[in-house]
Amino acid sequence: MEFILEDISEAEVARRRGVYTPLTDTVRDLVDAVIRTEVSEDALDDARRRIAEVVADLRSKQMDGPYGVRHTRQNTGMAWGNAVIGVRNALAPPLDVVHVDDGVRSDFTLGAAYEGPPGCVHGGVCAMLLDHLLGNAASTEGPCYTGTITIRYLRPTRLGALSARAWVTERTGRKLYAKGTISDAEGVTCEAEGVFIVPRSAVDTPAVRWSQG
Ligand SMILES: CCCCCCCCCCCCCCCC(=O)SCCNC(=O)CCNC(=O)[C@H](O)C(C)(C)COP(=O)(O)OP(=O)(O)OC[C@H]1O[C@@H](n2cnc3c(N)ncnc32)[C@H](O)[C@@H]1OP(=O)(O)O
Repeated sequence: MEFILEDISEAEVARRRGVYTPLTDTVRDLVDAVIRTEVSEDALDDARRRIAEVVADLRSKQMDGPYGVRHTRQNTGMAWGNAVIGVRNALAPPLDVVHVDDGVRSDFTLGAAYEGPPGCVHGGVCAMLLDHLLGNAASTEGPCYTGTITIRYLRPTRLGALSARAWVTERTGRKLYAKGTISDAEGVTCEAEGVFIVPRSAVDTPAVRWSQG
């Protein structure tokens, strides 16, 4: 597992983000539209044909494997394929992670694509978002990996506007303990705690401002 250096300026990162974000947003909109559309079956077939043409265009030139986790010389993270924050990943909500005094936080909206129980967020999605946020809070001095995470679902998390936060509670050598929550307007819906480990092999990897993903 290697992090990839993208030898480009911060201005170029911003320019590329500006190019990909609208494309990814449109694909995300497509996913929501496919879930919720009620058009005729003929219209569906026509849509499928046109989407397949676009897919073929995009595949006419593409990288061999996944995007990878890239960073610039200034250590700005470009985890653009990431399942939670990826600028090029329409499956990511995406979370915009902000560093605050005691850790990280994020405000986001989850729509139809994240449904589990009726009208509510899939528990695995809550776990994924919390895993990322706790890991991000723990990664201030270098990348760390989830060792163990536990989620407690206090009540259903309704689809819609949500916020989440995470913070480190303790550090012992390469192990960082973190906690976090997801909340709706009425308060906390689920909480997590976990241990995140700076792997032996990554001790020398520079800290990257992952939240800029
Ligand atoms: C991160 C990459 C994506 C980046 C994306 C970009 C965005 C970046 C934002 C950052 C946010 C990331 C947030 C997402 C984070 C994931 O999703 S990471 C993916 C899920 N996790 C994994 O795949 C980890 C797989 N496991 C491993 O690679 C290795 O087992 C580990 C966890 C790195 C540990 O390996 P190691 O460095 O050889 O550790 P080792 O020396 O055996 O043990 C060190 C200590 O940790 C303890 N420990 C070891 N394993 C565990 C465990 N599973 N549970 C509890 N304790 C453990 C040991 O008991 C030991 O404790 P002490 O004896 O010192 O008290």
